[in-house]
Amino acid sequence: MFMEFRRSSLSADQSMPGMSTPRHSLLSGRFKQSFAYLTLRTRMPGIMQQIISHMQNNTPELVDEFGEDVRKDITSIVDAIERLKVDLNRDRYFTLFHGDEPDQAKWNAFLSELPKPKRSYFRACWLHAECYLYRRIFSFFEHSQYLKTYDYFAHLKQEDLKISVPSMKVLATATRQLQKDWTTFNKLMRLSLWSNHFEIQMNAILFEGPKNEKIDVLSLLIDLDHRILANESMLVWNCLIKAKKRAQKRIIVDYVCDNAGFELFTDLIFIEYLVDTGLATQVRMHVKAIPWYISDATRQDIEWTLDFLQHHPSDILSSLGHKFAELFRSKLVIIAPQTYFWTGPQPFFVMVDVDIELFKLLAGAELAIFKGDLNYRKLMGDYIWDPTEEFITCLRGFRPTNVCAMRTVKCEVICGLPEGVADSLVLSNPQWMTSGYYAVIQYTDSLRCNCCLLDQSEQDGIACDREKTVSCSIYQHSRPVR
Ligand SMILES: O=P(O)(O)OC[C@H]1O[C@](O)(CO)[C@@H](O)[C@@H]1O
Repeated sequence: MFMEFRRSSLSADQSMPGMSTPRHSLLSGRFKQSFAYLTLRTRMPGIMQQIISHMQNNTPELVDEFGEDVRKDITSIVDAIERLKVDLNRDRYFTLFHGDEPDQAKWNAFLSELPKPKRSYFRACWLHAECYLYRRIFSFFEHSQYLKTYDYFAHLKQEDLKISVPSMKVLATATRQLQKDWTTFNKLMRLSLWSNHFEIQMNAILFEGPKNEKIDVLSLLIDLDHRILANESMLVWNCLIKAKKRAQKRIIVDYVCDNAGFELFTDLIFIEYLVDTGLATQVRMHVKAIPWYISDATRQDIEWTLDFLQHHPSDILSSLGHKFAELFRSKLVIIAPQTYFWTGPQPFFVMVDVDIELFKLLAGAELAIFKGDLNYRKLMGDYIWDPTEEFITCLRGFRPTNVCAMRTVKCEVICGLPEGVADSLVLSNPQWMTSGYYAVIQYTDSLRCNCCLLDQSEQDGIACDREKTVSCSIYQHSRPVR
């Protein structure tokens, strides 16, 4: 049990070496030359201040909606966020959750097991500190009377979609009646990849150039290929095509979403293509259960996006909105069952222990696509691998199904690069890992159950069911048996 609001024994600035994160370490605010330090020192306090300002500026609207009493909620939320800023600034210890958060038991078990030297904001693994902050902020709302489900980031996500209308019209036009072939698949994958360039607002700019809607806007994305440092998109295509060739009845793709707004729109276009072409018989979209990392998509964001598109005055956007809505109605696309694992602090290689139901769900899919930088950090364990280390190794056995990661590079975690690439990028552009300028698309096959690892002749008579994949997966197993 932690002492609430106690300061860790040394102040943040005394305890941190002025260095970048050494190889083979967890990312952490301990390292002053890291993006983790910058985030905890300046970005997170800025985000918290933005929430405070948003609540204060929107008080009249909230009073209109909930009545005068909501002012008490706003005051106590603002006070709590102010206190959290101080705790962060002073590098205090994380504290247990005491409300009725649905994921409270799991969070508290996790926090209780952290060794004391890794339990304060700047000494902890960055992933733990950052997730804890986002989770703590939402708990202030959960404890309120009127704002229990209020999404204080919704206006940013909605604004991002609204300012992207010109780009969305161009893309909606360019993505009708597409061929089912590798070239088209690859273009749509790139579209979804580059929409992850930055969370809020900037990505749309890329597509606003062409005034003539007949221009093949998707081909413009090929110009960015030199920025994809590892590109295994062909393996992703092969994985789905092979399933199709086997005449598999169910080809499920789990799509672990990242941001709402324009990124979600491009994801929906890619997903529409997957189901329209039969490359997937169903896509399950995984979204966050609570407001997360500013722009991460929630169920409400998907619903709002469909509604926004369906009621848009532009014919092309409204008919696309109706098309998307039909995909959901017919269950070709669904929102996956809610889980708090995606808003937990854990890396994915512990999913099998922490959320076996989710692991089993993924094991029933043909492919899981993980979008964005945060998912990538969780796939990699927020760890500085050797940049040439194989993707499959860094997953540490997390291969419930065939796994694809697509992200623009926004933090110092990376793997799977050819020899020498990282070294020369450091020289040419020291900020290369945090700019979002570069990207990776990486893939590895699932870890099959033991019976699948046997020779063909030995497999006779053994029923290979997918459930078995779970019970026999060796999740710490870091090298594949192909
Ligand atoms: O939306 P994405 O791609 O997950 O990016 C969010 C990530 O980027 C950062 O802002 C920088 O790495 C982190 O805070 C976070 O992990």
